[in-house]
Amino acid sequence: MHGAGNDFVVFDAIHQQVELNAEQVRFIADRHFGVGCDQLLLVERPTRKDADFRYRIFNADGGEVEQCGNGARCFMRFVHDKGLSQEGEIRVETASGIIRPRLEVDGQVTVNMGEPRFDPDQIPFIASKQALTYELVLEDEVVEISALSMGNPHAIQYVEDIETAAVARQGAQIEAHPGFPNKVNAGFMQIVDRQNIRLRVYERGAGETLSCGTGACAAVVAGISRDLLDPTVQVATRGGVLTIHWAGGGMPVWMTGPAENVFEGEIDLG
Ligand SMILES: N[C@H](CCC[C@H](N)C(=O)O)C(=O)O
Repeated sequence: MHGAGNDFVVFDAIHQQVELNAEQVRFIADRHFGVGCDQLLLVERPTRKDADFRYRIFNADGGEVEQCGNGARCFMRFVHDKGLSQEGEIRVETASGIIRPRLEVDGQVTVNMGEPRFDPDQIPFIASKQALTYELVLEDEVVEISALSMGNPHAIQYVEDIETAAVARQGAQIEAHPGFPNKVNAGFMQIVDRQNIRLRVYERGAGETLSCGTGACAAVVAGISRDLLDPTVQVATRGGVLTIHWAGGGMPVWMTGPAENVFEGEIDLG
C-alpha cells in the first residue's frame, strides 16, 4: 500500500500469528532482495478497552516506532477493504496513544493525529529550555530548526527551495544528531504562502521518503506556532498533497490524504 508515495507492507496480524524480528523486517523492506517498503505495518487486536485495533509500525531499518501518519490512512483502508470493520471511523491504539482514522466519501482518509508535544523532554530533544526554534550544530554548519513530537520526533528546517535543499547530507546528520537521543525525522519546509508549503522529509530509519504524514503535521504545527501559516495548510510532498489542520493550543492535528492498495501476496519467511 502507499499513502502519497510513502509505501508500506501491511500484515493482517488478526487472522494469523505475525512475530517478526528486526532482520525479517529489514528483509521484507528490502527493495531488491525482499518486497520493498519504507515501513512495515501490523494490524492487530487491541490491548486497550478504548481501542478497536492495535497498529504497530516498523521502519525499513527494523526499528519499531511510535507513529506513522501515512500508514494510519492505509491502516483504515486495509481494515475497511478486508472487512475487519464496517465502521467509518475507528479507534486505533498506537505506541504513542489513540488515533482516529475516518473514511471520507471521496475515498481519502482523515485522521485525528492527536496533540503535538513541544516539551523537549517529550520529543525527546536535549535543550536548556522549550523554544520555537533551536540552533543545531552539524558537521560544518549550524542550522535553525523547530523541534516537536507527533508521537514520533521531528526536526523541521525552513528552506528557500526544497529542490536545492541538502536533504541527503543534512538529513543524515540531523537524524543521528546526539541532541535527539531516540534519533529524529528531519523535515525541510518551503513556505509558499500562508496556506501552502512544500515539504521533503529524511525519515528516521528509512531515509528520504516521497511523503511523511507526521512530518507534514509537524511542519504545519511549527509554521503555525511561528505565525507563518494559517490553521489549514496544503502540504505538497513529492508523492502527493496532504491537507493538515491545527487550531493551535492543546487541539489535535487533523490530516487528510490518499490511501491506495497496490497488490497483495504471500511471503514465506523460511
Ligand atoms: N520514520 C518515522 C516513522 C514513519 C513516519 C512516516 N512514514 C509518516 O507517514 O508519518 C519515525 O521513525 O518516526
